[in-house]
Amino acid sequence: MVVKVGSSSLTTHSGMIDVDRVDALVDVLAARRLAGTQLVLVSSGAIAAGLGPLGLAARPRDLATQQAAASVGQGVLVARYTSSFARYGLRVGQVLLTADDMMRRAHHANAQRTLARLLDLGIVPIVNENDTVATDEIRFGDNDRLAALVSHLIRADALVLLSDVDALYDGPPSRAGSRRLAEIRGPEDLVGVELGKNGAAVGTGGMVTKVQAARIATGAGVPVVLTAAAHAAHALAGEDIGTYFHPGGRHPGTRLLWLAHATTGRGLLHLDRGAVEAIVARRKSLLPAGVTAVEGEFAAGDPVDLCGPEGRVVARGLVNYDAVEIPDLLGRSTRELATELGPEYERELIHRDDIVILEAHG
Ligand SMILES: Nc1ncnc2c1ncn2[C@@H]1O[C@H](COP(=O)(O)OP(=O)(O)O)[C@@H](O)[C@H]1O
Ligand SMILES: N[C@@H](CCC(=O)OP(=O)(O)O)C(=O)O
Repeated sequence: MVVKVGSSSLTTHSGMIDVDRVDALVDVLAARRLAGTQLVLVSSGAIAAGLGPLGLAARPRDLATQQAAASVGQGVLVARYTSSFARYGLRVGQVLLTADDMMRRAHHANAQRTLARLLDLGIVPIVNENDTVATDEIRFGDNDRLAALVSHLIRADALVLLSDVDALYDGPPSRAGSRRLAEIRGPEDLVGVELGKNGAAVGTGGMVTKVQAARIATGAGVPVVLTAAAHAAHALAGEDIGTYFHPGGRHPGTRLLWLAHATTGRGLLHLDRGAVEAIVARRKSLLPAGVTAVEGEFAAGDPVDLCGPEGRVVARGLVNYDAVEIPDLLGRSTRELATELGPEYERELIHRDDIVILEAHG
């Protein structure tokens, strides 16, 4: 089971760890762990917990100070979890992930293997975004989505999102008359629901990112429960509390889930009509022969958008070449390139396994 807890449920208004609430959450998680459930905790709160020690009154706006606060706060946070779980004889392991780790095949496999090994060893992995190295474009931006990707990565049976609100409501919870939504079966149940920003000062995504996370997880076959951290015991016991998002049946690869939902292209490749057809309808790899132009500065391994002759983005993929190499390859067959430039130029521009079709745009 993956449990994600937000900053507002762990820290005080003055930017300190709220020891009582951390301990109360750990009481629930430890009981469940000791009863035999393997748990991964995705915990926010590094930036919020760094504010007090750095003498900052509010969440800083600039990225560098946010990263500095995260660096200070992450240590404080994990130290607290370590001693809190130790009350039950349980150990924790810190796992910091970036978007790149979810996209690049080797990192993705490493993260998967490390989490599996930690669970085998009886450790409770505590995951957060690696805030100190993540920059604007590569930030997960929100741990709700990170938790959804992790829940698919470890093939979790459930994802529990704990926040400072007890459920998803059809409008702002502070507005009189807003109703709790007990169940979400699909996108049709979200029509007309007002998804607002967060009420607290320390959280980041509000309900928007939680609903996105629920869509990613349920799309990968993982059911999601959203409720307040104070109701964690009931949620983990499977009681009818908060909002339950029913799982769908599909199990797409995690790397591609990430590529589709939580990253942006660093460049753009213009495809001719035949290449669009090959990619979208026949799910083929992209070869240089079908590309007419390249835009942007990117390196091999980066995500790039693919657009058709009308300029509409139809897919996104992880490109195998640097942007500067591509103009010389355009419109030419791989065999011709291999003969002229060497066998390493026979590789496709983007392998079919690294392409995701963007249904929303296509
Ligand atoms: N339709 C809605 N239903 C429930 N909560 C909502 C809704 N719209 C906005 N919110 C706000 O979202 C907040 C939770 O988001 P956030 O602060 O980012 O949480 P966390 O820090 O737990 O990740 C709640 O405090 C609530 O005020
Ligand atoms: N990595 C950031 C988490 C940012 C985030 O997603 O926060 P939240 O909306 O409280 O879950 C931190 O630890 O401060």
